[in-house]
Amino acid sequence: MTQTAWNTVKAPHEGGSGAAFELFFGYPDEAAFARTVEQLADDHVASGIARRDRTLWGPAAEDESGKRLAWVSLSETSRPLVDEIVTLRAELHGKGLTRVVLCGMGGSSLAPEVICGAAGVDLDVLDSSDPDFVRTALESRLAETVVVVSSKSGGTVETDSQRRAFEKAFTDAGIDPAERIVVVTDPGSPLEEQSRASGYRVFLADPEVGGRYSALTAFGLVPSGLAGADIGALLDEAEAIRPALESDSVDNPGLRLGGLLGAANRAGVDKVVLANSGAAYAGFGDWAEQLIAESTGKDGQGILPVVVDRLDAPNFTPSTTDEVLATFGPTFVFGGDLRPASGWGVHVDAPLGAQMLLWEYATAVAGRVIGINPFDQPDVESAKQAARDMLDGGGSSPTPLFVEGPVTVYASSGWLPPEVTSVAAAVTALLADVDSTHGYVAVQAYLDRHRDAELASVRDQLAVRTGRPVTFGWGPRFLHSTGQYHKGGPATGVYLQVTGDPLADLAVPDRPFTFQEFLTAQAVGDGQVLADKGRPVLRLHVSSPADLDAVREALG
Ligand SMILES: O=P(O)(O)OC[C@H]1O[C@H](O)[C@H](O)[C@@H](O)[C@@H]1O
Repeated sequence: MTQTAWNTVKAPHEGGSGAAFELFFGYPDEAAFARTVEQLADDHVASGIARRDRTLWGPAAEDESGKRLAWVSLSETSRPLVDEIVTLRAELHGKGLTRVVLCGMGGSSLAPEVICGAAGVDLDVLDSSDPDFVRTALESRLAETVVVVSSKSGGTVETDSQRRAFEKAFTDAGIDPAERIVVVTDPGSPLEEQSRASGYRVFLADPEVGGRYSALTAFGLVPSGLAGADIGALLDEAEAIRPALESDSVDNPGLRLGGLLGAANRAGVDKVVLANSGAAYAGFGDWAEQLIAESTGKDGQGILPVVVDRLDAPNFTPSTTDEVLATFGPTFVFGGDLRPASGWGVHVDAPLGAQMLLWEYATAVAGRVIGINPFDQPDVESAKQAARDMLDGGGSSPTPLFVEGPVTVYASSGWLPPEVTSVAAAVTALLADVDSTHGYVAVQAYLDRHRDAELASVRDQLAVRTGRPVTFGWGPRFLHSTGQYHKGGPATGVYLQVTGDPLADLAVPDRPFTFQEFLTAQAVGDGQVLADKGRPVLRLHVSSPADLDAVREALG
């Protein structure tokens, strides 16, 4: 096992001060790490990010970075929102509206999910086009429900479909949607226009912040504040770490974390396994996953986040030599038997607002070290286009290879031997394609992530079976997160899609497709884009949610 040197940088935890943070860095090659961080400090990268210097990622990135850096000062600029949101919450509570549903994808829902989880307040996140999932959200406590519809672009089809479904449900129940729908969007988006015409309450976000950096904008704050999280404290936590993040010093935690991820990546360690070590904000891994995957996974390069649910989950313990191990939370766990096999590791303990700003800085810094533009997502659109083509009847419907019991099997061409006629053998053939030094498996389940939650245990099963990094994403949620990396990052993955017939389909009001048709188009469309890029794709389709056991058995 590679020897790891550990070193720390910290502002002490004193009486719960928002400024507190503590980071441990582990690296096998101290000289390479130190050189990277010194160079970043010498190049004034930290102060450059703080003053929104668009040139830090090279000329090709300047157009995008020039309009994507306002996140650096949100702890200050978002402050006026706090009172407005708190007042609206009181108003809604006064009317008995105590359940908050959030319709939104990717950067428009992942931050509020973590913030509310950390605060212990309820927020129903609807980030799916699965008809059973949508129906459940529509049918629970409608009389007490306020719906936040969040979309930066205002054009995301999932969010638009969810909005339509809620408008219909309210109208059918004799409720005026204008009393229940709150919108968060960018100025001038089609959603702003429609919402104003419908009389909805609209919060406009800062358009110079990209979706995955928008945790501390109206996108993070409106749903979280309406649900009851202390959003003022969140901004305080971010504000307290700002001076450290803006200093051109080798002790800057953002330069060190970003430098570590970048230096490891340049040394061929291109995955980061994220685990909670006792933090109250359990969903942080999913938020950081989008930030890192969409920011770095492009041009055939990038860092693949692998989110695990416990410290003894395979991929974390034991780990592989192409993984950085990262923990967030109060407990430092490395040492003894628990060491990164690659030698690269990091532990970050800080309050949630500080963690968020720190990882945003670090991701932008890692982008510079790796040599990519951390603010665009060039491959996300291809899957959306393929789904639109399918819905318009322009995409070809795939032909199944064979059916075994409740499972219908589809595969992209060129990798599955023709003699394979069982689900288990098809899975074995897919896994045989995983490269033993850099390969990974991505499981992508287009199902109801609450009802079918147990399926996520196949991540561990496959990690044990292959000894390789395994990610698990719920479709279409992951399309707005790791989807960019899978299509734009290194071609080292194999892809296992799981789809299924719903208990009942649901119409998308005033659109020519149903939720299930849309979900299927998304799975088939993304599978097609992956296949066109030469990635092996296997799709297992079950005829009912009750038959998912057959899939779990085949993967075990
Ligand atoms: O907020 P929206 O415009 O609806 O976008 C939601 C998501 O859409 C795309 O998938 C982008 O790649 C994500 O970065 C974004 O968070």
